[in-house]
Amino acid sequence: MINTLDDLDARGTVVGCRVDINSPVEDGSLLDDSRIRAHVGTLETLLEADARVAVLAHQGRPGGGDSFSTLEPHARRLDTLLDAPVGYVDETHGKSARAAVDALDDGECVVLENTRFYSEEYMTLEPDVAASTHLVTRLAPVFDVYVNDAFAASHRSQPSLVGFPRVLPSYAGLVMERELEVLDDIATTDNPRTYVLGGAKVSGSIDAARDVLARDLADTVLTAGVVGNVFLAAADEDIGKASTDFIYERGYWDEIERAALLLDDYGDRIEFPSDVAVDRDGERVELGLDDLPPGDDEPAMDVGQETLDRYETVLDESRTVILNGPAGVYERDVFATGTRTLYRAAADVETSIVGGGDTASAMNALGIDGFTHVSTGGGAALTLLTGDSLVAVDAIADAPKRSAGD
Ligand SMILES: Nc1ncnc2c1ncn2[C@@H]1O[C@H](COP(=O)(O)OP(=O)(O)O)[C@@H](O)[C@H]1O
Ligand SMILES: O=C(OP(=O)(O)O)[C@H](O)COP(=O)(O)O
Repeated sequence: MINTLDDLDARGTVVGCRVDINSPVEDGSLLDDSRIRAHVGTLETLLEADARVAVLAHQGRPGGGDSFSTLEPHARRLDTLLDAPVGYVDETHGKSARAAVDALDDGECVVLENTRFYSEEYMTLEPDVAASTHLVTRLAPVFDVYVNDAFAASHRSQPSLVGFPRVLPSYAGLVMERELEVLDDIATTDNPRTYVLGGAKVSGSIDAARDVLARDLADTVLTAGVVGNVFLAAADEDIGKASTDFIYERGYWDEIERAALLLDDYGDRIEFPSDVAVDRDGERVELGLDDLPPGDDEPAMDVGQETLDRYETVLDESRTVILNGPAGVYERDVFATGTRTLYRAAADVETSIVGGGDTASAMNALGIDGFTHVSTGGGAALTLLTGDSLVAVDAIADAPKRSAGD
């Protein structure tokens, strides 16, 4: 059992509230605000209880291009979504950040700068070490309690997620509470159970696939997106120079070998694309396996129709589907076909659980709904659905309790 907001008397309390508002960003603009809206309930609950709230969050990954950016647009967006005034400070734990927290009145909120602008936050650290980072040692003294609502990042053992609970009374926010409630029950859903693994986080998807196959949680794993391309390469198909370079540039080269080992062990339960849609001078051109490789500058940006027909048949027969990641570059209309088709088929399954930042953006962009549960987290949901616990949730459970006089 972990403490939740029901256990917190927040009036006049300075709350460090970790949220996950990591969103698609291009040229400094937010492309989707669903993750920001997801935390409105938790923040409103705290602010209406007259807490003083300092919001902590990350955005993107170092080296991750446009998406590794400031939280200023997020703060502006939050200001329009919340009744209370929302400030922003362009530091995370420096003097001006701490002064901004100290200056809060009851019922006011400030967004601190992207936690990953500081290298410590992008390391995987044991909770005790995380508690000794600059972020935690500087901010913990200005917080009274810590609330973690960042379910989508709760598989990361990073300072803002596991460090504060070593030193502060800690609580799960409403998003965290709801996600744990729904996802903890997955092993009890009906078979056949299908996992659809798309998107670009290849390493996490391969880990998840191995786990769910080994534990018989998955009857079938359908692969798509970059994950599907890696499995195609693992099956010795020549996906062409452009897609191969992409995998190499992302640092996923070793994943081809890991995918091949997975195919050796569980090939009868893993499906990979039998055709792909490549970008030929901006046009969608579908190529079967016999037509591979594509031209040197023709990346595989989506799965093809034959693959979609096969995958739809599997989904039609499934009673539970767990889906993470788009099937292709859904941001471009011509390559959104795979994502649209698979998401629609998944939404028709008796129990459908989907998760991931881009997955939610794709659903919104393509106007698809009707899922049993839309998780705010991709990797976190997959971690939980493999039966593993989440480090940041374990940290809340182990946190010191607040004494009556505090
Ligand atoms: N074939 C592909 N080639 C390049 N990028 C792809 C391909 N398929 C999907 N993507 C990209 O994957 C990204 C989403 O992946 P990911 O972050 O893993 O999803 P989520 O956030 O839902 O977990 C999107 O930006 C999408 O354009
Ligand atoms: O977007 C996120 O994960 P997700 O895409 O797996 O849902 C979270 O914000 C965690 O980000 P990270 O995977 O860079 O640690």
